[in-house]
Amino acid sequence: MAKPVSIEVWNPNGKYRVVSTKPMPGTRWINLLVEQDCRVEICTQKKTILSVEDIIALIGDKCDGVIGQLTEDWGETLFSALSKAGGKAFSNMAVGYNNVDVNAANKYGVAVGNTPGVLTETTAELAASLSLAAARRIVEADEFMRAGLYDGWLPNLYVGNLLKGQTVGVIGAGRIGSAYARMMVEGFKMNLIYFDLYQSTRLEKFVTGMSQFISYGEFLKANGEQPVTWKRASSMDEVLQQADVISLHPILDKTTYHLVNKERLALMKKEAILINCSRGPVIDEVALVEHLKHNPMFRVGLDVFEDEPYMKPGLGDMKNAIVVPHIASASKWTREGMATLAALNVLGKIKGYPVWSDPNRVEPFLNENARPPAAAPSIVNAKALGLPVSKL
Ligand SMILES: NC(=O)c1ccc[n+]([C@@H]2O[C@H](COP(=O)([O-])OP(=O)(O)OC[C@H]3O[C@@H](n4cnc5c(N)ncnc54)[C@H](O)[C@@H]3O)[C@@H](O)[C@H]2O)c1
Ligand SMILES: O=C(O)[C@H](O)CO
Repeated sequence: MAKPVSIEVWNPNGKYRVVSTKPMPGTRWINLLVEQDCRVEICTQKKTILSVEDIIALIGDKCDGVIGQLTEDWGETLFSALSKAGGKAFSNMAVGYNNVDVNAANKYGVAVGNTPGVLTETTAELAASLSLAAARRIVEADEFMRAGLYDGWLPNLYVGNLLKGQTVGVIGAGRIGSAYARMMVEGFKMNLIYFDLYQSTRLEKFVTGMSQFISYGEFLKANGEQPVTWKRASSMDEVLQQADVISLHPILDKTTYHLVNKERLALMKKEAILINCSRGPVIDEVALVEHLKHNPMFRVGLDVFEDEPYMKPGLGDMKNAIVVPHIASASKWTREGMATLAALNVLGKIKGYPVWSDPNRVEPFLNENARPPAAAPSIVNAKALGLPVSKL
């Protein structure tokens, strides 16, 4: 017997039943589904992380598609239940989909959507914010002020690091890593070193210059300033050894689990800053707590944690750690856009639309003044399922 779940229903007579496991920001995503004959059911259960059993109850006997969240375990059990209910589409409201077993989805012929592009700059901005907050000890200073401890300016009060002229290291220079690198290079005139499995040509062109435009380095030189330098490292360890601020932006998979471990932390400069806005398990958090204890000048800014929502023991007590609750993509425009893209992924599969040819070109779907293209914006297993690709 399925557990009772509280839901909010839009367009009760709609032909296609689409379930969202959470209320999502904005209403455009609901309107777009309703206009296309969907009955939309939104789970309003007061429980942050839904279990597999909760979601099975939501899917019920007939369900055409589900919009889900990164906190949910989308594996064999859920894809089997969705397929049994006639469902052909699932979309994470996230770009990362390490919570989804794509092979299981393939087995049941379920399309898996994600939401790249719309969160690139917002996430990079939080990584930049954490970098500054750590470099200038903003959270510690704020706590000191609120505690009524400030009794006058002092030469040694909360002295931090100047970013200008230091080296920023990026591990995983994809969409977000590259956007972050540009912010730190352009905004703070930092030198760049990056490591990725692939060459990030777009990022390199920004620093070195393209044929018709001058590079940022040349621009600085022309203004009588020290030009920035850049380097693609041949190993991740090179980045860890050379950079003053290191930001992690890879996907989470078997190759990136505990990418930063005890040995690699030991390679880093004693006063380095480490930022993580990717996924918690990319860092061995127990090793990190030990490192923070023994290296008080080493600082971290973390948006994600190994066992979310929990922190490993001791992390919350460390003055040299800044911790925020997985809010890197949390700007209004981005979160509403993520909801829209996730809904359109599900709708696109239900309506038999082709898959959009470039999942990074999301603007046509986000333009509130126009109808979105008849395509599913980003389906990660499109190839495996043999789905047609849009000509646009
Ligand atoms: N904290 C948040 O709220 C938040 C928001 C958005 C994205 N994310 C995370 O950030 C990740 C990256 O997002 P994106 O849009 O930039 O993805 P992306 O695919 O554009 O970039 C990921 C990059 O990591 C590289 N990479 C993969 N394995 C690697 C390895 N072993 N070593 C070095 N580099 C490696 C890839 O080659 C790629 O360039 C997402 O998968 C998600 O987990 C978190
Ligand atoms: O992967 C993602 O999109 C984030 O973790 C949430 O925005």
